[in-house]
Amino acid sequence: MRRAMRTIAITGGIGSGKTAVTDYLEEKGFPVIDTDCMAHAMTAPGGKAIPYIRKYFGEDFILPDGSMDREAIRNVVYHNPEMMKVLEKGTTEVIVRDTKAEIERMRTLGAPVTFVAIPLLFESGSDGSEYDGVWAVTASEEVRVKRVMARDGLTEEMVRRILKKQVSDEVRREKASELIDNSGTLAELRSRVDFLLRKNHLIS
Ligand SMILES: CC(C)(COP(=O)(O)OP(=O)(O)OC[C@H]1O[C@@H](n2cnc3c(N)ncnc32)[C@H](O)[C@@H]1O)[C@@H](O)C(=O)NCCC(=O)NCCS
Ligand SMILES: Nc1ncnc2c1ncn2[C@@H]1O[C@H](COP(=O)(O)OP(=O)(O)OP(=O)(O)O)[C@@H](O)[C@H]1O
Repeated sequence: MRRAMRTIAITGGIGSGKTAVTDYLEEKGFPVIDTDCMAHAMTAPGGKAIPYIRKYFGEDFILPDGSMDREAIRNVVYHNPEMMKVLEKGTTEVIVRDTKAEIERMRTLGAPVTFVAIPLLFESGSDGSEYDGVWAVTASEEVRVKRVMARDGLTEEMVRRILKKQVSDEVRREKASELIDNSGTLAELRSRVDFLLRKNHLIS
């Protein structure tokens, strides 16, 4: 008899290292559904959220190449909670639906486990119980702010504004089934992931 597919969510705050974890899992051959990628794809040129952005935000929020102007949107939604709700209605809700469909597709393909990267799992009101496990990536705010400023060229003020919209690592620690501390080196991060894969009998 074929065993049921397990689903493991990977969550964590901005700049915690979710992508570093999922890149490593993919390198090891595990399937990963990345909701951040979905969010970026749907707001890229020709993306399925573009008509919605055009309708509810206006032409000024679309770049000449047809993609969503992320900087312009960021400057609105992180200052205006109502507009954040409007954005989320046209993006996050679609992502939640598409993620469910993608999980079902992996199930029919017979995958033993599928990892699902969901930055805003706990923020979206879920307690994670729809997944067989939730692995939360953590690192101090200071470390995360520095990493995101270096990666994206955002100001410290903007990174802290984004951080304030997310749950704290205390909440993640309480709700997750496993923690992946990423305050150290990438080698240390990988060895923690290996440990969890072994613990969950996903590698020998
Ligand atoms: C607000 C937007 C335009 C900012 O774009 P930007 O390029 O600056 O950031 P990016 O998408 O790469 O995300 C960076 C970090 O911000 C976090 N973040 C994204 N949206 C939110 C939000 N609504 N509240 C808090 N944090 C958020 C992400 O978790 C990530 O850690 C963009 O994040 C967006 O379209 N958000 C709404 C849809 C979405 O991404 N939902 C995620 C579903 S899991
Ligand atoms: N252990 C580490 N040591 C040094 N740099 C790291 C480490 N882990 C991640 N980074 C770097 O920090 C930045 C943030 O990491 P990453 O993109 O994996 O985080 P994320 O959680 O996916 O971020 P976001 O939520 O913003 O999408 C990246 O530039 C990454 O290369």
